[in-house]
Amino acid sequence: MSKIGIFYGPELGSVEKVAHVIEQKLGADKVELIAVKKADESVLERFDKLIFGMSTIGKTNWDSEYKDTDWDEFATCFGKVNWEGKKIAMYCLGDHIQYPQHFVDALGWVYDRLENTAAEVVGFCSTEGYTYEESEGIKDGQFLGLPVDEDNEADKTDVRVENWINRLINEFGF
Ligand SMILES: Cc1cc2nc3c(=O)[nH]c(=O)nc-3n(C[C@H](O)[C@H](O)[C@H](O)COP(=O)(O)O)c2cc1C
Repeated sequence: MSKIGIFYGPELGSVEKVAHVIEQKLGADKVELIAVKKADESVLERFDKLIFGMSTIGKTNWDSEYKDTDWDEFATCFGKVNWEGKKIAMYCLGDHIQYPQHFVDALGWVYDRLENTAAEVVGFCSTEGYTYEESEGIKDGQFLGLPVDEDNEADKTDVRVENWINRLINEFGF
């Protein structure tokens, strides 16, 4: 069975932490963790099953100190990839207390860049159990991936990831 590529960024914070939680739940032998900062289209091409992990650093709140360019840069290679037959699931870190009007917006940002490719995005999530006001990460009433709030609801991360992975096992077909 081919491995699942977990592409995550930025490094060292909560996005990386959750990448390791997913790795542990899927089994270290079944996944390969890749920091998007060190990846390009040739690395993407190696996988048919991919998990993309990101955080939301809202554009209106950007500060040069915090500005996260990992995904901005990485997404520029999306146009060079043959997405045929590839399935992608996304998870996104956010903070629903500080940023209730932009909760996990990055899900929508990455989805927009995949929408016109042949990739199939899987792993959507019900909004049930989340508190927020608005999110660009929602389409047709569902989150486009798994929202995780390590800033305020770290105690829920494990169960959220576990439930999501159980659904992904069907959607990814392994
Ligand atoms: C400057 C800044 C802006 C942020 N903007 C948002 C936002 O618009 N929406 C949101 O859901 N979370 C926002 N967050 C919260 C982060 O997404 C959250 O803390 C996340 O866990 C960070 O992941 P990391 O530790 O891997 O960088 C922001 C955080 C910072 C520091």
